[in-house]
Amino acid sequence: MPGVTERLVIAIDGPSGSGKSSTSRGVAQRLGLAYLDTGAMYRAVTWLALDRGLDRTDAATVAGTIAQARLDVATDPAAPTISVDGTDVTTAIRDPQVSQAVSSVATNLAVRKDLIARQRAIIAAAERGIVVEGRDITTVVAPEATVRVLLVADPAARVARRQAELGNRVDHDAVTDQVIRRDRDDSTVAQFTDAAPGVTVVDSTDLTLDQVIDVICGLVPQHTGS
Ligand SMILES: Nc1ncnc2c1ncn2[C@@H]1O[C@H](COP(=O)(O)OP(=O)(O)O)[C@@H](O)[C@H]1O
Ligand SMILES: Nc1ccn([C@H]2C[C@H](O)[C@@H](COP(=O)(O)OP(=O)(O)O)O2)c(=O)n1
Repeated sequence: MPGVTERLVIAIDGPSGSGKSSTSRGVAQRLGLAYLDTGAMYRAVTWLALDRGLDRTDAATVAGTIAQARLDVATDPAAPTISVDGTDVTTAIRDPQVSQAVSSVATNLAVRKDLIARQRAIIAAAERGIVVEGRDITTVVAPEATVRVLLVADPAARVARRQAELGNRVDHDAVTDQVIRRDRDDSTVAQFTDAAPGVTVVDSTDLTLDQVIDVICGLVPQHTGS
């Protein structure tokens, strides 16, 4: 296809807590690539819907409001940030209220269409290549990516990792909801429970973060690992 360059695009999908964000940042830093957390984009527009007090069952109003919003996404893996209409929401999007509400916005198909177009524009602008993580990157956003990975881990490991990350701020039931219920809701609009043809499954349950980064870097054609 004309215009396609040799830029390296690495697509990583997987359920909550499988290690997508930490692994993707590590791979991007090691290979000198940009990094895009598409989940942060869904979280940022959810933050906007909550901030505006929108009725999230009113899909058209939610999508219309989000379509008008400016999203600025910094793709430096050492300092990924995201702003909505000039407000830096990098920290706010990790609040439990956003985690609890995000699936209701991410399952809005008009919102998905909008964000997928923005994600493709960010990928196209990444001159040195990019690592992109989410739920539908290997299948919908960038199925042509050079490396396509489905990162998985046992549910118990994923809940334990998230609990360790959130500490006592969030009780075990809420963490389980954030991981297991959210995956169930999210999987109604994105297929990330089984690998699509050509997608490599990497199971991080018994691997350290460095080991997972090694495995994914090893999938890059002609990469020496150094
Ligand atoms: N291979 C691994 N082994 C142990 N803990 C991990 C591993 N990968 C990631 N983690 C930890 O698990 C938690 C969730 O990881 P994260 O990258 O946010 O997952 P995701 O983006 O898939 O939800 C983080 O605290 C992270 O440090
Ligand atoms: N490409 C994507 C990325 C995320 N989402 C949805 C699914 C998740 O519930 C939210 C937030 O994603 P995020 O990757 O931050 O989720 P984690 O908390 O890391 O598990 O967005 C999506 O539907 N499609």
